[in-house]
Amino acid sequence: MSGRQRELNLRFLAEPSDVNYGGKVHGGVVMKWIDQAGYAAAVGWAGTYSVTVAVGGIRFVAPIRISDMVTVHTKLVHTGTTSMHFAVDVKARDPMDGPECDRLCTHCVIVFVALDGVDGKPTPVPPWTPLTDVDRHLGEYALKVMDLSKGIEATMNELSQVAQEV
Ligand SMILES: CC(=O)SCCNC(=O)CCNC(=O)[C@H](O)C(C)(C)COP(=O)(O)OP(=O)(O)OC[C@H]1O[C@@H](n2cnc3c(N)ncnc32)[C@H](O)[C@@H]1OP(=O)(O)O
Repeated sequence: MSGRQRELNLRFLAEPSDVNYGGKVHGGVVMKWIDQAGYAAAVGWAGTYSVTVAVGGIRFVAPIRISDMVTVHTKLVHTGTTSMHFAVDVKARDPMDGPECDRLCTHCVIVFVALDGVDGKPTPVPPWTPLTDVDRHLGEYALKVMDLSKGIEATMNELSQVAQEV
């Protein structure tokens, strides 16, 4: 049973255990939060277990401080046959301040594939149909980001083949 919802917010406080050597939240921790929020959004949309297949266009725009209130916002921007593409924004602010003080800290596109079981095969997802120009633009952006990372993957494969031949 799908709890179909296009947008999702995961909100929590950055903890001291999330800190890096410079006193800010680790990039890897931010990526874990993105994966967790993406997972909740994907299984909610698909109604089945889903796995991360790719992350693209990740940009760490501003640091997150310990004790900041963090919001990981996911928005479904494209569905393929079995894939779901989400635009993700991570924002943070001092919890004593209002929402207008939220700073954009990280953004990316993350893609999940729905499976027909935990060790299963890719399975179709309910389609998302863009209704506005902004939605269409977001979907095209997500596909462009993924095409770029697939291009990098193909180049890396070619290079490793060349390296094996020499
Ligand atoms: C819950 C978690 O966080 S899981 C932890 C991390 N993730 C994992 O362990 C997943 C490991 N990967 C896998 O198991 C496999 O690669 C799978 C199941 C995701 C996909 O298997 P594949 O054999 O590639 O399946 P297939 O070729 O049918 O592709 C499935 C979908 O993935 C999409 N896909 C595949 N590679 C990419 C890529 N590099 N970028 C974006 N989408 C991709 C395909 O376009 C397809 O989407 P569509 O059906 O909407 O057209």
